[in-house]
Amino acid sequence: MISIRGVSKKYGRNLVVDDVTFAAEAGAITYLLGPNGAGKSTVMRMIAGLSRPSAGEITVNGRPLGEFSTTATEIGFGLGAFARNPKHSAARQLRWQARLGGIPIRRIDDVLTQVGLDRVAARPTGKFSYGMLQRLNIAGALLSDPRTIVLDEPANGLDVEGTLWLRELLLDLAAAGKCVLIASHDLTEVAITGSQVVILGKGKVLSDTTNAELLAMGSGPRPLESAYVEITRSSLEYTAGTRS
Ligand SMILES: Nc1ncnc2c1ncn2[C@@H]1O[C@H](COP(=O)(O)OP(=O)(O)OP(=O)(O)O)[C@@H](O)[C@H]1O
Repeated sequence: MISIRGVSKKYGRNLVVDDVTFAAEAGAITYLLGPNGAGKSTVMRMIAGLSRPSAGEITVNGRPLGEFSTTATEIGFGLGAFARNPKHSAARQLRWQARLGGIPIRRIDDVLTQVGLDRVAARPTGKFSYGMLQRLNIAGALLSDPRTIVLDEPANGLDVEGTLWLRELLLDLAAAGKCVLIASHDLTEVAITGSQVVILGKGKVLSDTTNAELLAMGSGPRPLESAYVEITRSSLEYTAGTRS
């Protein structure tokens, strides 16, 4: 379980996360939604220990983040689909990650097979498509077989088969009792796999409901979208317009 209590983050004088409180429970898929710039990635980065909260506390399975010497075996992070070194193979990128996190090297073949990259394990990641890098990103998150999995927009770039695979994977992880937290813009995936939905806007929690409650708030042929649009309407930072 991830618990975030009263967490704020300031960059200079800019308060980008403002007194955020929510929990992601074990055995559930919690989605973190919100418009561009709402603070989702900043919250994810603080959970990963890549950035320190200016205020508040984050605990994972009851322990404050600061107590972990490494979170690698406790939480699996997939915070970005990128080639760490484009000359290195997928297997080498995961070996580096395993070594850094004290994770057994034998897990690498398992996760490469799990994400469907076993046949291209030796290929330089610089030659990977975006979807292949996304699969590698997810492989990294699964590497330690952690109780808690945190993913930033994991469905981006996946092909149709990959999207269906990811859905099954996430549902299986939750069914196995894992805590899954996902930042996303993809309401279709939220509708299919989400249990709890937290919506941020301008750094604040605008809504924290179950998927079913959010659906019930909406109307028309696309109730989830309509509920989301209503909740975030006054918190949009970037809206497309026309020049007069
Ligand atoms: N390192 C940084 N220094 C200064 N400001 C930052 C930094 N990182 C993020 N921000 C600002 O924090 C705010 C929240 O950004 P964040 O990336 O968390 O939003 P997001 O909800 O993930 O957006 P998106 O949906 O576009 O990915 C933005 O205004 C952004 O400009």
